[in-house]
Amino acid sequence: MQPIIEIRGLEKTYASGFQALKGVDLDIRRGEILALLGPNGAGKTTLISIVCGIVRATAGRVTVDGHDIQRDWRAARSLIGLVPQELTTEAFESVWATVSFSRGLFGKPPNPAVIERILKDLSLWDKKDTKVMALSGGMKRRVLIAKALSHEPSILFLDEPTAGVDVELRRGMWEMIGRLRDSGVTIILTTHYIEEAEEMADSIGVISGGRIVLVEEKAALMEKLGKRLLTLQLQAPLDAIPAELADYPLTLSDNGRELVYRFDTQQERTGIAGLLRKLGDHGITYTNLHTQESSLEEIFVSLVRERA
Ligand SMILES: Nc1ncnc2c1ncn2[C@@H]1O[C@H](COP(=O)(O)OP(=O)(O)OP(=O)(O)O)[C@@H](O)[C@H]1O
Repeated sequence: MQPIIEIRGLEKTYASGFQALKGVDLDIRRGEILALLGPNGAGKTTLISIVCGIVRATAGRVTVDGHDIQRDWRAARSLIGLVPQELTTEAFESVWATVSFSRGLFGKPPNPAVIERILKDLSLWDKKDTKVMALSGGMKRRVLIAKALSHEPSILFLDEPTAGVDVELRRGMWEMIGRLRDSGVTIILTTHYIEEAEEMADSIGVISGGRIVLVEEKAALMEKLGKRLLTLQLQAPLDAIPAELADYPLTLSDNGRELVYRFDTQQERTGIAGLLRKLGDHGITYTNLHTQESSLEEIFVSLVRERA
């Protein structure tokens, strides 16, 4: 199936001379949740802003469901909803008015039934007559999402949707975003919370220094780059790792009681059997052993560090 968004050779140099994007190629599949991860200043917001028509690219090409974002910007833009990072809303308007107005901006005829459904989905229905300024931060954020959905886009961009949102509300937002995806909306979100990407995303894109470092299905990424740790609780503490075991990537805990072996999940032969045999040969006995997989966070940190 043709990707819903195709990005080719995208570059952006700001007026200051700073090159924020250095040739980005990215395909976004229809109906998926793609999480864009990257350190501060990596270019996430710049990338989103270009696709949404807010910032102009210096070079490259973007199509949204086949529509070129420059030549055919109106059609491209009408397919997209954007939830920006900053909380900016018309404070003096009611929730109903501000969301209805957003729909009108896209030239769509009024449709109270659509607005009602969106507000109900976002648990804002009982606040429909409340002025936006009287809402809590979390509710204001949901109003922004309602505005972005008001013209029934098939693609939703969320720039750090849960920044500064408490843990409980964050869970609620994740569920809501999951429901949106189930209804067929393609979702691209940026986040600093790796846990958020781990929980929700179908694919993970990592951007660093204006370049896409990697895009991969989450499950494949965890499988491919994940490392496993085997921890052995030693019967008697060691002062140092014996020289005969120097070939193995082992670390010894400070108290000498834990020996940790790191291995790739990809490798067919993990070498564990050999290691355990060698330990036995050297009279090193253990009382317990367990394995543990690395989290997406560890994978991400090592990726960004590697390419820095
Ligand atoms: N209007 C601008 N003029 C000059 N430089 C800019 C402008 N906007 C962004 N930049 C620079 O471009 C780089 C990328 O910024 P961008 O906001 O895209 O990063 P980001 O990945 O979204 O970061 P964050 O996670 O902090 O939101 C940064 O170094 C930023 O300072």
